[in-house]
Amino acid sequence: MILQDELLAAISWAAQQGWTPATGGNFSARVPQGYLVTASGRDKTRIQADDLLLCDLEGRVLEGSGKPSAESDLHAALYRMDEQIGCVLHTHTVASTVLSRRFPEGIALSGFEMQKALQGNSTHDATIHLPVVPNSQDMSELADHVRAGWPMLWGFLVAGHGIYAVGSSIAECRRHLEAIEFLLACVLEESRWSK
Ligand SMILES: CSCCC(=O)C(=O)COP(=O)(O)O
Ligand SMILES: [Zn+2]
Repeated sequence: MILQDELLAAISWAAQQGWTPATGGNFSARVPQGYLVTASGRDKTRIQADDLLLCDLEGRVLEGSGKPSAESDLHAALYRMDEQIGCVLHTHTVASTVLSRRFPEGIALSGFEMQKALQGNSTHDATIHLPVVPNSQDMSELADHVRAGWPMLWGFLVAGHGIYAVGSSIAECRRHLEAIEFLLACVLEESRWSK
């Protein structure tokens, strides 16, 4: 599958999960000239090729119409931060929004078999840390918070906002996004046990 189609398929998949309410979320993949990113304000359940813009690694639009995502500069910063990152998928889910507000210092995950879906993990019998960075409308401020917690191999949460998953390929990034969302849903469900 060509990369643009693979990115569009990933966006449609995320939207079908209900992870992009009210046009929330933005999505990108690295290409030789920079990265392809979703235009701002688009309904991700109806995403099409002309909803993608080509930007250079400074976030400047090279091709496409409309405005790039309001969070495009964060995608650019992530691609500049780590040349291994090939894809960035950002969603707004209930579990990530609620838990990132509840645990602004980050979320510890341990004992879940699903941890093995996150690159570099081969056992449930370990504690891994999912970082949470404070929300900001200033993408360079957000990027500074992310940089301070680097390396983030699979992604991070933005407080009260959502998940940013990263991966070396679109397929790996999809797996990371799905695993993070699953793990957060488990943590949210478990938090009801003590009530
Ligand atoms: C509608 S949710 C608020 C904006 C946001 O956080 C988001 O992910 C979508 O912004 P975009 O400019 O990429 O449409
Ligand atoms: Zn967002």
